[in-house]
Amino acid sequence: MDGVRLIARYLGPYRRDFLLAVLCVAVETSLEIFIPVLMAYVLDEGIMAGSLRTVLTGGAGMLVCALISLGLGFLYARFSARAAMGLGSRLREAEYAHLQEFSFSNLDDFESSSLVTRLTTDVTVIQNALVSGTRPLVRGPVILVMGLLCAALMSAELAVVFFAVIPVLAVAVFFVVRRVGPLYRVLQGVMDQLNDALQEDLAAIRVIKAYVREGHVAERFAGVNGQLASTATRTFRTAVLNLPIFQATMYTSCVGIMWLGGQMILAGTLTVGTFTGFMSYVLQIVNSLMMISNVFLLLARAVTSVERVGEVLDEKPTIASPRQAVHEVRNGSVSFDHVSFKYASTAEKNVLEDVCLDFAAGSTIGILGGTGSGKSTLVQLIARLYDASSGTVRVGGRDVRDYDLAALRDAVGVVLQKNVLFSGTVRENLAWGDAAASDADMLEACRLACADEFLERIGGLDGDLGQGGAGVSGGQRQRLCIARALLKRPRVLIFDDSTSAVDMATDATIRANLATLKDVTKIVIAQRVASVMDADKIVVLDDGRVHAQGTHEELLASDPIYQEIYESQIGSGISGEVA
Ligand SMILES: Nc1ncnc2c1ncn2[C@@H]1O[C@H](COP(=O)(O)OP(=O)(O)OP(=O)(O)O)[C@@H](O)[C@H]1O
Repeated sequence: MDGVRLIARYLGPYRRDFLLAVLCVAVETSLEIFIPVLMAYVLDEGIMAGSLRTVLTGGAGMLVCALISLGLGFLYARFSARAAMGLGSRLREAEYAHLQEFSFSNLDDFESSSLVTRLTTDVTVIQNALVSGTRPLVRGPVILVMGLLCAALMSAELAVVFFAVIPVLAVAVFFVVRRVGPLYRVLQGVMDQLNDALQEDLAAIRVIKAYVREGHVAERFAGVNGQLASTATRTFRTAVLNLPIFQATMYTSCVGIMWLGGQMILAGTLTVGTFTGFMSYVLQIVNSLMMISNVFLLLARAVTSVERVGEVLDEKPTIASPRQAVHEVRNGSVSFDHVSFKYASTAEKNVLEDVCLDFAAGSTIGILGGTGSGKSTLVQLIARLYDASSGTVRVGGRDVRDYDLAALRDAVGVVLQKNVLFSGTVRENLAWGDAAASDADMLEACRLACADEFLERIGGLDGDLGQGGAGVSGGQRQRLCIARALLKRPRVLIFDDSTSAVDMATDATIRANLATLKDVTKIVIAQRVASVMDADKIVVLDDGRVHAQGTHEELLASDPIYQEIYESQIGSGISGEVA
């Protein structure tokens, strides 16, 4: 029922086309039903009675019915195609728009490959069901009811055969559909896995080649592909079972009716014309039953897809702007007040535990800690990419949950660990930071991020970055991402290991340039102590807790973890990574 409501809702302006399509089929079908009546009339009153006039008028009537049916068939194709394609487009648009509202934790709930299938294959299944299903869905029941009615009017005794056969068919269809419905869900799930493997392999094609792992990934792909083939075979093997069941039933009822009809003609209780007309109904009724069963199978698959699309559309964004949102972030101060966090509510252990921190506006903060200590998680709470599980994160003295999301994220620039550039020119990519930025603004941001050094080499602001920014090196990509974040002119700038691929000298220049942005709070996650040594405050995280905080000198004097990191990197003269 929810599925029907969803389809009705997203048909929107195409509801009219859909209803017209239904009307066309209903009228077309009724005319077809009327043709055997005319046929019986032509045979009995025309041919048998030797009246040419009756043959001609009856024949003309049949021709008119057939021509109108043909016209309605064309109109149906037009209306149903428009409704189905419109529905598909609106569903994809709605899913896509809703996806943009997803928070990081919503995205954690869905595999991206599954989202791709839900936006493409599932929508296509629904479209196909509408185009190919509406006609038989309307025709089947109309032909069945009217055919049974006309057949019973022609000969009640002969029609009895149907009343014996229909319940048998209904039970058979019920069992086939009940078995096949869940199989379709499994099938779509395996389709997700295939997409997943394909996407990952294509995204990592360079790594695969570098590690000469083509054989390994081909084997993995073959495994998923084989699973898809076997699941599809199992599903469709069950689905086609209804065909032999129907044929057996159809031929049995035909034989029964011929035997009964023959007896009645011999006994003089039935005319040949009536019997011929009746046989047309037999074929129509059996065809209608076949149509209905096929529609059930088609719908069983479409229902699965509607449910999967519905799951995306019904997913509540876990993070949204409050009603009376604050639009202005007063300054770049950041504080964590007894903040704890875990990614899944069911997880046993918190990723961040009772974190209390205060960063003054305009200060430079360094964050150090071992792999998995919670550094990225901590900074993601500032831009509300995730919400704290308990405690309060404040920016500019206000709870981040009070702000309008767009205003908060404009004020908090994050250069994520996994930097992403898009296909297009440098200018188009930088415009993500500020769509209204002038060339001079962009060049200044590039200068601060030390991206000016290579800008000319890649064709200046008009240089094309290639697909997904593949045309620049790792270090160049990081610098362009920093320039992009700078263009937002945020109050808080977060660098999550954003200069890891940049050489030490350039890293130092970028830091010196950023230090000139006096009213911007700079939070730098780094693996290199050298990158944070000059910070106003350095926070050392250990297993999700604040282990220590202070200036370089304070920590070097008092904190064993900091001393160890410093010793391993600077003391020994190596610029290695945090253990
Ligand atoms: N999306 C996620 N879902 C579930 N767990 C996650 C997710 N992201 C990170 N974690 C877990 O949270 C913990 C902290 O991860 P986080 O990325 O914050 O560490 P980090 O200190 O930034 O590490 P690194 O220096 O390697 O980047 C890790 O144990 C990690 O496995």
